[in-house]
Amino acid sequence: MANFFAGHAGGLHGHIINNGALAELMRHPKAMKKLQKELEDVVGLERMVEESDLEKLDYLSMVVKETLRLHPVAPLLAHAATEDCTVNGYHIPKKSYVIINAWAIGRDPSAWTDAEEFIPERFEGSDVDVRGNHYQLISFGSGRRRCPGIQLGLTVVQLMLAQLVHCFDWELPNNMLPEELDMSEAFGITMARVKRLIAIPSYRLHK
Ligand code: HEM
Repeated sequence: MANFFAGHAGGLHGHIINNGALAELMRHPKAMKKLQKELEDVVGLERMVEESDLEKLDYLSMVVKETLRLHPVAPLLAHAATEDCTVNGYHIPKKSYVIINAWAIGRDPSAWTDAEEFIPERFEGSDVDVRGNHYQLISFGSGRRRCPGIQLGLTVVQLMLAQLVHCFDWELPNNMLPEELDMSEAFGITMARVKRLIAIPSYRLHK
C-alpha cells in the first residue's frame, strides 16, 4: 500500500505518460502523427497547448483512455465486502478481502476487440469513460472508494502528454525500430516498465 500511495503522490502521472502513452505512441507512429496533427489543427505551432484547449482534443482523450486500459497504474484493486453478496454465482461472505484485477479486465477479449492492441480509435463514438461508470475500464476504480483525484489526474496527464507530443518529435535511440520497443511490465501493486524508455526529443514549435 505504501508503494501505491507513494506512486499517487509523485510518480503516477510520469508513469502513465512515459511508460505508457509516450512509449505506445512511439511504437505506433501513425497514432503519434495523428495526435500531433490534432494539436496542430487546434493549437497551431506558434504557442504551447494550454488547459483550456483540452476539451477540443478528442484524439488526445482517446489516447489517454487507451493507455489507461492497457497500462493501469493500479493493476490490482483491494477491497473488502461490507455485506454478504453473490457475484456470478459465487458467494462472497461479509468481511472477505476482494482483489479486483483491473489489468486483466482492461485486456479481457470478451470485453475488448483486439484487446492486446493499442487502438485509441476504439473509443471513437463510444460512451465508455474512465470514471467508474463502465466496469470494463476501471482505471480509477468504481463506487464510493474510487479515486477522488480523477479530474486532477486526467487533466495533468492530458496536459503533460499534449505538451510533450506538441512541442517535440520523439525518436528511439540507435536506430531502434518502433516494433523493437520492449513493453514488458513488472506486475505489482503498481506497474513499472522492465526496461526504461529512452527517447530523444527534437523541438518542433516555431517559438
Ligand atoms: C491519472 C492519475 C490517477 C490514477 C490513474 C489514479 C488511480 C486510482 C485508483 C485505481 C485508485 C483505487 C480505487 C479503488 O480502490 O477502487 C485510487 C485511489 C485513490 N486516489 Fe487516485 N489516481 C490518480 C490520481 C490521483 C490524484 C491526483 C489524487 C489526489 C490529488 C488521488 C488520490 C487518491 C486517493 C486519496 C485514493 C484512495 C481513495 C479511497 O480509498 O477511498 N489520485 N486512485
